Amino acid sequence: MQEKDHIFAAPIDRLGDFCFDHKVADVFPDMIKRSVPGYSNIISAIGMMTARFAQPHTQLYDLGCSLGAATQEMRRNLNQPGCRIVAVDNSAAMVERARNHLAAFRSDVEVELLEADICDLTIENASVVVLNFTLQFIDPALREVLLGNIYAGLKPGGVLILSEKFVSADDTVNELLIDLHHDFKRANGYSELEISQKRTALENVLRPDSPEQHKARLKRLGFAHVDMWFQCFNFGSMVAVK
Ligand SMILES: Nc1ncnc2c1ncn2[C@@H]1O[C@H](C[S@+](CC[C@H]([NH3+])C(=O)[O-])CC(=O)[O-])[C@@H](O)[C@H]1O
Ligand SMILES: O=C(O)C(=O)Cc1ccccc1
Repeated sequence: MQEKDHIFAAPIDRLGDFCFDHKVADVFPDMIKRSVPGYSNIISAIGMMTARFAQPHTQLYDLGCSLGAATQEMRRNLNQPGCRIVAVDNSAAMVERARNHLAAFRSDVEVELLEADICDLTIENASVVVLNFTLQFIDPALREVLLGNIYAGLKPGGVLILSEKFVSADDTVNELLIDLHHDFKRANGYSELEISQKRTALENVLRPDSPEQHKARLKRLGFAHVDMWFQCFNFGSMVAVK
């Protein structure tokens, strides 16, 4: 049964930083669907890009996999021999539930599910790497090194799909996009209190970059082709090909 997200519904006295504990893991499908505009379209497109970019006898990575939604879509669309998927998350609660979730589907594709920090991971022989709303939670000082490791582990022609919450470089547009995102949350049944408490809890934890910062960094690291392929309000997804 799918549980509904009420995590921030009642007033919280000492509101701490947002973390991916068992309470969040239990309601995660509902939380992400009601909080991230375009999430299900992005998951579908990850499957479509897997079909196009997977190379035979390579690895596909889902970094910050949560319950494995992107992993499942990659697995369903994989059409090359000798591939395996490496799905990684550093939340024990997420990995435990991802294991059950992925076991519910029948598939011939091998999935290695790891409880680990993606900053400590060696990426090798990769044709597809997915960072679906994960880089935004990584310490900004470590982002370039992580993306450099991904670039080094990708084969020529390999792809990175990078989905993120963005900050706009234009203050007025930035405010507009944040307001529109809050409208989206209201329309999905979140109260003012839920919206404001979660916003506070995320402040020190989710630090968004601008699309321009992302593009410049990916280009600097050597990616040959970089662009946004989807954006809705302050959420979107970029594609970077080696
Ligand atoms: N250093 C880290 N190492 C490993 N995992 C991490 C790290 N930091 C955060 N995470 C993990 O990154 C995930 C981010 S959620 C991804 C959704 C998923 N991709 C989806 O397609 O459904 C996005 C969101 O909640 O907005 C969480 O599961 C964290 O535990
Ligand atoms: O809810 C938000 O404001 C977000 O930015 C998206 C999100 C979704 C799930 C966990 C953390 C953040």
